[in-house]
Amino acid sequence: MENPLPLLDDNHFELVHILIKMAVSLKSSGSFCSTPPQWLHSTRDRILYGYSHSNAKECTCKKTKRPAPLCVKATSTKVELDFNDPSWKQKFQEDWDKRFNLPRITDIYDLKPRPTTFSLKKNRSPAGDENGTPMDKWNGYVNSDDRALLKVIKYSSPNSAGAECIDPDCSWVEQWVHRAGPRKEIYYEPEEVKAAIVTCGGLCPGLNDVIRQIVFTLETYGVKNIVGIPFGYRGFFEKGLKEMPLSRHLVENINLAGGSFLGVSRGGAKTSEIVDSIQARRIDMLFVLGGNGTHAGANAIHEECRKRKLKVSVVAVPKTIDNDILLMDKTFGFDTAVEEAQRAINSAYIEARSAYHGIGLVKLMGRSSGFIAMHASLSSGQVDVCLIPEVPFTLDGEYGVLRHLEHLLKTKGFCVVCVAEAAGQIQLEARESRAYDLVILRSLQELLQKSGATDASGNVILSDIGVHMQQKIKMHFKDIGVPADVKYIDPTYMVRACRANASDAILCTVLGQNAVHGAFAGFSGITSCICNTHYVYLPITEVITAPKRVNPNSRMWHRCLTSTGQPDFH
Ligand SMILES: Nc1ncnc2c1ncn2[C@@H]1O[C@H](COP(=O)(O)OP(=O)(O)O)[C@@H](O)[C@H]1O
Ligand SMILES: O=P(O)(O)OC[C@H]1O[C@](O)(COP(=O)(O)O)[C@@H](O)[C@@H]1O
Ligand SMILES: [Mg+2]
Repeated sequence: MENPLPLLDDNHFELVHILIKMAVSLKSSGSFCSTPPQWLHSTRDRILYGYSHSNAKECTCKKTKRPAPLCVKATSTKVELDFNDPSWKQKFQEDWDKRFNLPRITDIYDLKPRPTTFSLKKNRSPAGDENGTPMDKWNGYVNSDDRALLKVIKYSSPNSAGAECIDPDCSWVEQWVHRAGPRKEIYYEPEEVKAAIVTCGGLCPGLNDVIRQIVFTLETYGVKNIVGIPFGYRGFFEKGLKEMPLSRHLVENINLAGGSFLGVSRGGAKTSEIVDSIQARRIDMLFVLGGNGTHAGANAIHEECRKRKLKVSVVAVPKTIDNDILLMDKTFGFDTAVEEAQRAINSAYIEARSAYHGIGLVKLMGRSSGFIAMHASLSSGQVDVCLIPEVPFTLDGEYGVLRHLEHLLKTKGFCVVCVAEAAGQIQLEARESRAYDLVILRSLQELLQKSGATDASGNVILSDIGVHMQQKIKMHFKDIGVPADVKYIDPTYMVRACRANASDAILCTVLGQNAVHGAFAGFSGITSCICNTHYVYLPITEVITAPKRVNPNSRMWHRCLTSTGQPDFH
C-alpha cells in the first residue's frame, strides 16, 4: 500500500508543525503559542494550557494582546484570564466551580429530598434510634459541601519536573472537586426504583467486583428491581438480548472470576434508541462501566434523558486497563493489568537471559497511552528499553533503538524490550496537538503504515508494533552478521481477562458503592473515581475531552528512564 504521508526532512517537518498549529489555533478559537507549549489540553470550546518560561515571550493572547503566558482560556464559558488582573485567581476558581459542579436531576425537576434509607446502623430509623439519638448525629454521611483537592503539589516554578501551571509564576490555585459517598438525603424512593447496570468496551479486571458492589449497595438502600443489560450498549436495542434480573444472591461470587458477568461489546451505540429503551423499560438509575468511549456514550444518554425530561440518573464507573481517562489517579483494572504484564516481562527476561545473545520483546496494551508499559517496566525492573507512544523514537540510525540493542548484546549479553501497543503510532489529533505528537507522526511514517481501519466503536485499529519490531530486530542482526535470538511475547488478552488483584478489588468496591450513593443523591452525568487518593465525583464532560497520556516531563517517566538506563532514541 502506498504511504499516505510523505517522509519529511527536518525543515519540512517544521513547516508542517507550523501549519498544524495554525489549524489548531483556528479550530479552538483561542490563543495559541508560536512555540509548542509544554503541555496543552483543549477542546473545541475549551482550552487550558501552560507554558514553559523559555516560551514565555513568544506568543500573544488573542483577546488581551498580551504575551500568551499572561493569558489562559480555561473554561467552557470562554472566560479568558488576564494574569495582570489581581482577581484572576478568583475568576479561575469561580469558573472551575462551575465546570466541576455536578449535574443533578433537580436541575430540571423541583424535587423534595427524603431522608436516606442507607444506614449502617441497622436499628436506627431516620427519625432516630432506640435511644432517641437522631440520625443527623451519626456522622456516617458525606456533606454536599465536602470537597477534595485535585492537586496537592505547589510547584515553585514552571521548570519543576512535571509542573502543571495555570499562570507563568505557577501560582498555587485551589482546584476542588466534590467528595463522593452517601448523603443524608436522597431523591428516589428505593422501593420504586428500577436500576440497570451495563458493561461496555473491552474486558477489564474488576468488572464483576463493581457489578457486585452496585447490587449490594442498591439492596442496602432497599432497591428490589435491579437488572443487568447484556453485552454493553448493544443489549439496549438488539432483539433477543434480554435484561438479567440481579440480586445479592446471584452476584455473590462473581468477583472470583475475570471478565464480565453481563458480557461486553463495542459499537452500536445509538443514543436515541438507547434512551427509548430506557424509557420503555422504566429505568430510573443507569450504572455504566466503561472507558472513555463508554463515558462519552453515558454523557450522551444523560443529555438525552434531560432533553426528554426523564428522571433518570446516569452514573459511570471508569474502567480500562489502559488508565487513559483524564484527571483520575487510575482506573480500575490497571493495577491488575500491570501485575500480569510484569509476569510476561519476567518470562521474556528468563528467555533472553538463558539464550546466547537473547533479546526478549514484550508488547503491552494501551490504545493511546503507554501507562501499562511504563508501570510494568518499572515494577519488573528487568526492562532495558521501554517504548511508549508519548515519546518519539527511531529504530534505525546512530541514535536508534537497534544500535542500542547491539550495544546491550555486546556489554550485557542479552536484553529486554517492552513496547506499548501504540508506540510510534499515535495519530496527530489537532485538538491535543503537542510538540511530541509531531515527532510521533514522523516516527509513524518511518515505522508503520496506517490502514485507517476502525473497530465497531470507531477506535483506530493499530498496526502490530510488536511483530514489526520483531522482524526489524531479526533483519538488523542478520544484516550486520551478529547472532541474535529474539523471543517475542504478546500477553495482550491474558493481561485483561484475569480477576482483579487486591488493590483493584478494593478500588472496585469503593467506586461501585459510591456510584450508587451518587445516583441516590440525585446526580447524573457523573463518574465515580479516585483523585489524589480521595474518592470523588466528576462531571463526565471533564474527563472525556482527550485520552490521558504519559507526560514525558513527569517524574514517573524520568524514573522509568533511570531504571532502564535507555538513552534518547532520536
Ligand atoms: N463518542 C461516543 N459517543 C457515544 N457512544 C460512544 C462514543 N464512543 C464510543 N461509544 C460507545 O461506547 C461503547 C464502548 O466504547 P469503546 O471505545 O469500545 O470502549 P471504552 O469505553 O472502553 O473506551 C461502544 O458501544 C461505543 O459505541
Ligand atoms: O481487541 P479489542 O477487544 O478490540 O481490544 C483492544 C483494546 O482494548 C484495550 O485493552 C482496552 O480498551 P478499552 O478500555 O477501550 O476497552 C486496549 O488496550 C486495546 O487497544
Ligand atoms: Mg477506550
